[in-house]
Amino acid sequence: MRSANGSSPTTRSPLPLSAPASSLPHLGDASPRARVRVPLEAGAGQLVEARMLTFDGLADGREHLAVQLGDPGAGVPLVRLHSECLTGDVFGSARCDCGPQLHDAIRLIDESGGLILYLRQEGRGIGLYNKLDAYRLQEGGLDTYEANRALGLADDLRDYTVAAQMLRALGHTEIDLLTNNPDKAEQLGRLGITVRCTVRTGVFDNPHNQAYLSAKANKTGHDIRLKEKVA
Ligand SMILES: Nc1nc2c(ncn2[C@@H]2O[C@H](COP(=O)(O)OP(=O)(O)OP(=O)(O)O)[C@@H](O)[C@H]2O)c(=O)[nH]1
Ligand SMILES: [Zn+2]
Repeated sequence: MRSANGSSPTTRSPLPLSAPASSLPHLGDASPRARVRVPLEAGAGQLVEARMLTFDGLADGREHLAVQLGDPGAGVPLVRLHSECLTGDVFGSARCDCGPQLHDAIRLIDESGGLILYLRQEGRGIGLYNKLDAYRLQEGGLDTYEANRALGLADDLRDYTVAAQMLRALGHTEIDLLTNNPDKAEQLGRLGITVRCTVRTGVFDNPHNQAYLSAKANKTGHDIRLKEKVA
C-alpha cells in the first residue's frame, strides 16, 4: 500500500480495472526516443533527479513527456497523468490547483518510485485560448463545465491513449494511479493498463479555486474532500 502524502490523500481499495487480455485494444507502437537526466527543484532548496523521456509513434503526434522519478526498480510504479496547465503549472495561477498538484506529485513519486506523464492536453483538451475564453464566461457566473458548453465544446475532451502507449513502451502494464479523477482510471483500464489502486492527490484549495474544485467534486465525481462544498 502507498503511504499518504503530506496533504493527507488516502489509498482506496484495489480497482478491477483491466480489460481481459483477449480484448486489449491495439494502440499502435510507441517507443522511447531520448532519455535525459534533469535535476528538478523540489522545494526547500532540494533537488531531485528526474529522467525525462520522449517517444516516437504517439497516437496524436504531439510532444508528451514522461518524467521518471525515484527508484525505477521499486515495483509497481506510482503514476500521475498530469494534463498541461500553462497558467497553473508555469505561472502559478491560483484559479486552479494544477501547480501545487504537480509539485506535490514530484515529491511523492520521487519517494515512491514512478512516473509523471505530462500530457499536452491544455484546458482538458480544449486548448489555452479556449480555456481563457471559458475563464471569461466563468466570470459571468458559469462553472467550468457550463463555460465549455457555452463555447460549443464538450466538458472534457481528454483521451488517454497516449498515456497507455507511453506506459506500455516503458513496460508498465500495472500501475498505482495518483488522481482524484475517476475517468483517468476507467480509460486506462479500457486501454489495457491495470490500475491496482488509486491514490488521492492532496486538495490544494485557496479563495480563488473553490468553484473550480467544487464543480469537479459535484459534477464529474472527482474524489475531492472539500471542507465545505460550494454550490
Ligand atoms: N476547460 C477548462 N479547463 C481547465 C479549467 N481549469 C483548469 N483546466 C484544465 O484542467 C486540467 C487539469 O488537469 P489535471 O491536473 O490532470 O486534473 P484532473 O483531470 O482534474 O484530475 P486529477 O488532478 O488527476 O484529480 C488542465 O489541463 C487545466 O488546464 C477550466 O476552467 N476550464
Ligand atoms: Zn490548472
